[in-house]
Amino acid sequence: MPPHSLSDWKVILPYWLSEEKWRAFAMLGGIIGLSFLYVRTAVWFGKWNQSFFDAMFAFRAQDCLSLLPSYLLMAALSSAIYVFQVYLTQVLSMRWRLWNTRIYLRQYLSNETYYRLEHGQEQADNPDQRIADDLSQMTIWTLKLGLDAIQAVTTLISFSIVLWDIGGTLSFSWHGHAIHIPGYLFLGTVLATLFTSLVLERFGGPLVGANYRQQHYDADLRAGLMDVRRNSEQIAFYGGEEAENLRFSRYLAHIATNWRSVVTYTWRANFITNFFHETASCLLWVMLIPKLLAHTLTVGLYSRTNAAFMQARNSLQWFIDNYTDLATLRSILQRLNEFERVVAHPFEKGITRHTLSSGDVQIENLILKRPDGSVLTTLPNLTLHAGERWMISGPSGIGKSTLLRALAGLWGYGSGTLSFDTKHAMFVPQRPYVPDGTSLRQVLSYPTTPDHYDTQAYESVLKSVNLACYISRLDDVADWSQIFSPGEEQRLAIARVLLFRPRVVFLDEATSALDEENETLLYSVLTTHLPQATLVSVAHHANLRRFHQHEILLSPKGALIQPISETEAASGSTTASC
Ligand SMILES: Nc1ncnc2c1ncn2[C@@H]1O[C@H](COP(=O)(O)OP(=O)(O)OP(=O)(O)O)[C@@H](O)[C@H]1O
Repeated sequence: MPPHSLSDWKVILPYWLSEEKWRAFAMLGGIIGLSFLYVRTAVWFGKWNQSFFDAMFAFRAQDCLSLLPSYLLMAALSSAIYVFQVYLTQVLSMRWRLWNTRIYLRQYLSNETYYRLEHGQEQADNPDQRIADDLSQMTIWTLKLGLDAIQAVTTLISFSIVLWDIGGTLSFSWHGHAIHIPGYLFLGTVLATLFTSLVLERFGGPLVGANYRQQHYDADLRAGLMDVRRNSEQIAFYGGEEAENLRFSRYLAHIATNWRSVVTYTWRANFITNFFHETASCLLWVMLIPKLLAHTLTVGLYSRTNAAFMQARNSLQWFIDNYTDLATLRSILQRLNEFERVVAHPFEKGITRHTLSSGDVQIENLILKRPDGSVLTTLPNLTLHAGERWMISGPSGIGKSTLLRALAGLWGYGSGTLSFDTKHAMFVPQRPYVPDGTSLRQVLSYPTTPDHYDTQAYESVLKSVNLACYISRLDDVADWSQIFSPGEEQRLAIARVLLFRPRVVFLDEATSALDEENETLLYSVLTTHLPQATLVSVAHHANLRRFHQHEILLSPKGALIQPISETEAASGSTTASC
């Protein structure tokens, strides 16, 4: 957890400086205006109380009855003000949340941030929770607590004047000195509240850190459950229930251990808050003794003083009452701040990429390193000419996938330059991405939109990779990742390549889930449909060598560049089924 600092609060600012700021300030102004009006009605209620109780205890029944309509009117007015204020607050909160979420999503889904957050050196746990929950909580709590604070200040000012007026000056002599304390009722209330606030911060302070950790552990539990949902089949095949139970026991143990700290600090804070609440009335009674002795305290005056004291005390103890909520908000702000810090952290850019306008791929002075700086492998200066087919091989863990990540701009550890037509290149990973809850057209056209290609094109590519049986389901919306087998997913990924028709295709064990026959089919389709494309494959299977003309054999000592003999390079077509 980052150290708590004032800078945590800066995540609140951007919306109030954005293009929406004038509308936001207008709404905030409206809410604050309504809050002033609401306090004003409370002052009227106070005055009404004094008139009513003085009339009541003077047995002036007619006066009491005549005061009732004005009470009803004030009640209706104050309710209307309150309802409208809540409505405006909800609208502002939602607008703020939407604005913030859009910004966060844009940051998250650009420059491969979503990838870096999972695989980079600097990581922020559970970004989903930060974007979906923390942002919403931040706007709700900031507005609630901020507006309550403003209302508390307004109330305090209004009723401090009343308390100051009614309280008058306390005069007494001490060691022969005449002491006069003007507005003593007000001063007594302020001092008692300040003292309690200091005690509270001293004993309840660690609640912020404990809340921060609690959110982190809760999010881990949720992410773990999502993991099980996503990998249910794998877990079931392994019979991994026990292992999963053990994992969740650990999450629960974290939650339970931290929860004890939360409870300890919460009860401390609550005890202090409650003690202050309960003893505040005694404080008023003690402070009113001089008035009682001077016979200047009427029932009506007591009622008004009590109401004003309660209002002033309530507003002064805003910090005390909202301490635990403030602690929650502070921990949410810390989580958002940490997210922003990690997102803004510069991406390692030792390896640079340039765009070419031809189908060539140029590799210059390339050294691939691990994040800790140790060298994985090196490559000589090399040009893969347009239309050539290259195979990357080497022992497991040598850096084959890392080379493709560097080509895709996802790996910056190392040095050197990679150049190719980045706009017309396509990367095919081992596990293709199959978005759920979409039509098959959308799955196939990903990452473009379905209207990018006509129906004929979809049908044709499905036939080519032998998924013709899905043609009738092009417009079905389904969780396709649950429907396709891993081999079908890989065939679908090749169908995507055929649709997109890239100039350069990078395949990272893209046919590993298929049997030899089907693997051969996909490579045959690729080479016959895209004869001009430059093909770079990471592949283990020897039967794929014949589809390539050159090999880059990676080893710890460097890369060996060698041709693949003519006799190996032959293609054949075969069949596959859905
Ligand atoms: N995010 C990362 N942080 C630290 N090390 C990493 C990271 N990603 C990969 N590595 C390391 O880099 C090395 C190369 O990994 P890579 O996936 O490129 O190997 P590979 O040659 O493709 O292996 P395989 O043939 O088994 O797929 C491995 O030792 C791996 O542990």
